[in-house]
Amino acid sequence: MAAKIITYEELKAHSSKDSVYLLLHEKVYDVTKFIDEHPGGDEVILAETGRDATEAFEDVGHSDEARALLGDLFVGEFEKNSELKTKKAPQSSASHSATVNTAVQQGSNLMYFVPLAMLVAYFAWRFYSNGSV
Ligand code: HEM
Repeated sequence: MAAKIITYEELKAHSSKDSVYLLLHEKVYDVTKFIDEHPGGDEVILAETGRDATEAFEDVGHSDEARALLGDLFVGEFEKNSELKTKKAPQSSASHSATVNTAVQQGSNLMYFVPLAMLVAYFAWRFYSNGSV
């Protein structure tokens, strides 16, 4: 079954202690019941509502146990084209950076290839000029 799609409006609508949604890694979690049990307190979570909480969540370096809790809290996928841009770059700029990366990669290959080719050419020249003298 396809996951429910949560819009930015829906995410924002769940920003009070009565109902709290968190956006992490483009997925939305209902943390309403969990918030009182959170070892880091409720304030830090409430401060991350209505926005992408991924960075704050990752900065803490949450344990695997903490990540495992997310499974039960999952509500749905965050709408890709929603007003709020999540950390992950949108499709177009992702492929743009892939192109840039490839170009950089090719550039660094060239960096090795050119001096190597010159070295080979030098030795070839040495070899042939010695032979002819
Ligand atoms: C649904 C989302 C979250 C879950 C399931 C969760 C779960 C946990 C758990 C289990 C711990 C105990 C340490 C560990 O196992 O890593 C913890 C600690 C902590 N969490 Fe979260 N957390 C969530 C979101 C957040 C967010 C958005 C923040 C914002 C900054 C945050 C801040 C902290 C802090 C500061 C601690 C350290 C508390 C301490 O050791 O004094 N957490 N969290």
